[in-house]
Amino acid sequence: MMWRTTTRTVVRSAATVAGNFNLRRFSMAVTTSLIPSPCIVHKRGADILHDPWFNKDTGFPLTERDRLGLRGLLPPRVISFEQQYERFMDSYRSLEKNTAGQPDNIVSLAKWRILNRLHDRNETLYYKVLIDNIKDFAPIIYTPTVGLVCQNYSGLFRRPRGMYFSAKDKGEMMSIIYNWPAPEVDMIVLTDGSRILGLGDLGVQGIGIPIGKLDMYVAAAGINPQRVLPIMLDVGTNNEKLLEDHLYLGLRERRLEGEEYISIVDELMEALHTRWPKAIIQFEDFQFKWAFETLERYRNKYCMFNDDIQGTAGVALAGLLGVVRAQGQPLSDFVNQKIVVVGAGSAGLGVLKMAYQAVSRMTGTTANPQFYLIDKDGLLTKERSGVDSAAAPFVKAVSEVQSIGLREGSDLLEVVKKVKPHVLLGLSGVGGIFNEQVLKAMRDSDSPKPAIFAMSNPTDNAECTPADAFKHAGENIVFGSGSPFQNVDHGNGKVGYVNQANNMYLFPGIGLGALLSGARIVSDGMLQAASECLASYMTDEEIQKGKFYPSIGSIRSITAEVGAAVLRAAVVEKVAEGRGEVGPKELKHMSKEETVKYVTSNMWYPVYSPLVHEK
Ligand SMILES: NC(=O)c1ccc[n+]([C@@H]2O[C@H](COP(=O)([O-])OP(=O)(O)OC[C@H]3O[C@@H](n4cnc5c(N)ncnc54)[C@H](O)[C@@H]3O)[C@@H](O)[C@H]2O)c1
Ligand SMILES: O=C(O)C[C@H](O)C(=O)O
Ligand SMILES: [Mg+2]
Repeated sequence: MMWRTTTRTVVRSAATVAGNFNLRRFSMAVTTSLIPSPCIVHKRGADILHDPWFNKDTGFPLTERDRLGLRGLLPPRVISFEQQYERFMDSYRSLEKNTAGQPDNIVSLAKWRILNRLHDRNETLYYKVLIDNIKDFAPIIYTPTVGLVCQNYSGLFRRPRGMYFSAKDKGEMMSIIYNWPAPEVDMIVLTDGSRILGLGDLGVQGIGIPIGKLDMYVAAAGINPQRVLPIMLDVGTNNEKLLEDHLYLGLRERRLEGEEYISIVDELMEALHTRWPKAIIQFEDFQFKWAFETLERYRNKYCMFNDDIQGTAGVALAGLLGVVRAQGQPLSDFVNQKIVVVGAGSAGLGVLKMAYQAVSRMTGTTANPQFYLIDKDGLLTKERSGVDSAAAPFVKAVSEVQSIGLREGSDLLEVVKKVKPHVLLGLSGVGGIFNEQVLKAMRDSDSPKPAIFAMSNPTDNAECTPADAFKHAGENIVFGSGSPFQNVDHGNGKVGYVNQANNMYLFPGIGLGALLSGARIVSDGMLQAASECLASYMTDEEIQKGKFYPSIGSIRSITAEVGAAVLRAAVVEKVAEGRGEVGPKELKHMSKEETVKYVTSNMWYPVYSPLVHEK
């Protein structure tokens, strides 16, 4: 698929704004970087029909049928893109009708199948359908259904998507990487399948997550789908059920550990960087012990980030700042918020790290905010032995918790009762852990608008449902969940609003901003800029209604803003090397508005491109 932005559009958008950089050079540069090569497909006949990148099905115009050897291979009538779209949506609606009343899992998987079949046939139409119906389809291609798909992957597998590297490929990854058919890759999402959502170790079946994340990259950030690459690094699994399943598609061996593990990730990273030095690599759903270690190991060497640690942190911080605004307080009041974080893993610690950084910026000191951390063994204090170094900065002194009647290991209910937090934030992966008693205890929160974030995925792993949260904690709470839920009708004419507190609001913009800036690395400043951008996106009126995140329908527009903020931060932090002919100097001279336009104009949009030169 070719980039579709036209020269005219870009020149106009660049020319409408004053800037002291060379507008002509900028517009030329944008144009050339958008059209990598004349889009003349080398394949012919049935090979084109079987290639979802180029296939237009019945939409092939007669000239293309003629010149690409397609005559006789398609029914004679040419159907427009719009008609194809309508036809697909009609079959989707029929499927919805025909499966009405069946169990949710069956319906969701049926919807996933019909979408996946379209993807495997015709990517352009697939992304058109996805982008235009993102609210309805995100829950199918992303959380929660993607979790179900991963759990059933070996049975659902029809065609491979992305690349699979295994422990058996050691020493050969540098040559295997050249088996990928696309010459250019912009975005890579990599997993080892060891912590898929809250579902645990799913081994090779975890490939569904990079696929879903990259679908969101195409939908939200307008990354060209021919330039994305989902990767599964299969280093075995410790999931007994999968090890015993003779139909399991991954290595039926226990996970590699220690040096053996890290050397294989090193090799893959080197191979990726060698072939695509400017690609952005997103680490996704790695178990705790490797998530932090790989982040520290690679973050200053490659342009990579860990979405669960860093993307989640930015989204959560934006929500936490929204909570302060909802209370009618200035943002500086964030330092006085009492926050209980349940889950001391990649995500929980990422959130705390960013929240501490925000407090330090606000107070100008190494502050000791009232943030409490709970893991499976209860409240974490300095008395706990074997605390991971990533958690150590956030554990409380015993004397401090004793002063409010708590101790090392106090349970969640006790902590909520004694702390009376403004915010209760779950990233534990444990469904229902915010039970009736815990939620009722939130009624005594010191906040006029207590906040409950049940951020674990997928749906069954959420710490509580919004219905229970509003019922037990009160209608005045504000609520966010990682997976989508319906708003709650209180039955008195009022509705409890459900935010989707999910890293999907940031990772596409982080990746896009890093890509277009040609960033060497993803710096803390770029991540902070992303979070601040998301936090300031919502109006006071929306915040007062308990809305902290944009609706998913506007995910492209928020992603453009976030991408621009990230790009500008990369320039300020001097890590931007530019992309194509738009060098760091041109980037530096773009105003804020120009940057947003530049980012937007670089987004891919699904339309059929000509596959032959027009005469
Ligand atoms: N909404 C989002 O954007 C988002 C982003 C990242 C992760 N998540 C979700 O967060 C969850 C955790 O992810 P992670 O990467 O941090 O996992 P992790 O395995 O690194 O950490 C899980 C943590 O939960 C703790 N825990 C387990 N049982 C507990 C219990 N009964 N009480 C209190 N704590 C308990 C563990 O001790 C551990 O500290 C997953 O369900 C994931 O889907 C959501
Ligand atoms: O995948 C998601 O929906 C969010 C997050 O990355 C997670 O691991 O749960
Ligand atoms: Mg994740």
